[in-house]
Amino acid sequence: MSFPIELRPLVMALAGVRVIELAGLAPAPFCGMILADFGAKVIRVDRTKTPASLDTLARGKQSVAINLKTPEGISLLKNLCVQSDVVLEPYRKGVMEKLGLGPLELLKQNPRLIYARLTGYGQNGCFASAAGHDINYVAMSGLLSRLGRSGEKPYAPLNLLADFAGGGLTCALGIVLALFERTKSGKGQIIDASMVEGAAYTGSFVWKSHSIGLWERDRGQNMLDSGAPFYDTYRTLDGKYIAVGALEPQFYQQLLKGLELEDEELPPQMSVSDWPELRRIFTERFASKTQAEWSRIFDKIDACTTPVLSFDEVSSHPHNQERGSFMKDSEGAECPRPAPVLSRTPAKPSYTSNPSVGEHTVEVLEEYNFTSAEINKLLAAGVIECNATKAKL
Ligand SMILES: CCCCCCCCCCCC[C@H](C)C(=O)SCCNC(=O)CCNC(=O)[C@H](O)C(C)(C)COP(=O)(O)OP(=O)(O)OC[C@H]1O[C@@H](n2cnc3c(N)ncnc32)[C@H](O)[C@@H]1OP(=O)(O)O
Repeated sequence: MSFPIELRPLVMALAGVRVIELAGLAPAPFCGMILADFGAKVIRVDRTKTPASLDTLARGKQSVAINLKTPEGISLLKNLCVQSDVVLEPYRKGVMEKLGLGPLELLKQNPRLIYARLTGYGQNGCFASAAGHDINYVAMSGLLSRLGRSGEKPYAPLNLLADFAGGGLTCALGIVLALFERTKSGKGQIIDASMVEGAAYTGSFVWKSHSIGLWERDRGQNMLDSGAPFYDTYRTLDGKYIAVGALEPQFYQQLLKGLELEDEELPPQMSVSDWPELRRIFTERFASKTQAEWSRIFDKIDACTTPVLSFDEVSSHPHNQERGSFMKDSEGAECPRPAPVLSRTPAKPSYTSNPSVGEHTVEVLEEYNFTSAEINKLLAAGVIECNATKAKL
């Protein structure tokens, strides 16, 4: 049967892809959530005897609880992995090999398998086995040295750069690239996703734009790192903030227009030695009106000047509202909708609540062709846990 284009049933971009995600802290759960949002079947492997999962990025995933400190648990996980398309593991280097679940072993059994290893430091190098968190990885990437205000110590921008941009998102890109390549070669591969390298790669512009003089001065004294008064935030009369990104002369002129300042009476925009004075003038001017008053002025002109919205305000801003950029999750809490938007096969995030630990153990094992007798034996031996009933109460 053929449908007119707009009525054709939508198939999500990653429909049919099976992912085994070993439960981790933040980067791997984000990677798994992206894959699930775009249609993959993502099965999170949790520990047994865990009261609750800390995974807040679990929408659309299923949970199986397996005790990997038992030979049966290891063999069960191996079985799930080799029948899947992707394994996503977030452990310290060597943990999977110790379990006999390293990539060489699994790829031998399933040469189409894509084995993604999401770590801080990668699979080799003298830090490969060291523990760490986002701030350490951003520090090791070189980027942290560039982040922060003049005269202040380096400042990590939440745990966004390594855990999420350089970690979960970059790893998801690696997985999608490997899936795409597999359509041609029929072969899987190993992805060594280091958050240090992912963060550094995200920051390529900072390296490459040295040559155009963007980062000649110390931290916090350059055009894009809060050094320039026309690329900064300003406090308004009501204690809120405005973000100014008026770099190019034409937008800078519009900024001055909005602020009712005369260019001739000010130091030149690009006179670095005058930036403190220019900042003083802008600071004083922005402090004279509320954020809403400034927004009414700047919404109408091309000055690259916008309100700094709080989480409570973003979804009701008319622009975000028109695009539906934010959605409500299963608990009614606001969160960003998946990005980017694909015209024919957009993401469809799940609106069901996050899975509880072991909620889908039996369901998943049945799907992977385990018999009821095998499942009951594993349950009785404490190798797996099933909390499906608890989850429904
Ligand atoms: C009061 C407590 C505060 C806790 C805060 C909680 C709030 C969380 C908020 C999110 C914070 C996010 C922060 C900022 C981050 O940066 S997260 C990124 C962390 N880094 C990484 O993910 C890089 C790669 N991973 C690692 O380097 C390490 O896993 C780690 C994060 C340093 C943790 O190290 P460690 O706890 O020693 O674990 P690993 O060496 O990886 O070994 C894991 C052990 O667990 C075992 N395991 C796994 N699954 C199962 C299972 N189902 N059943 C039984 N056992 C299981 C593995 O076999 C392994 O055991 P063993 O080899 O140690 O014996």
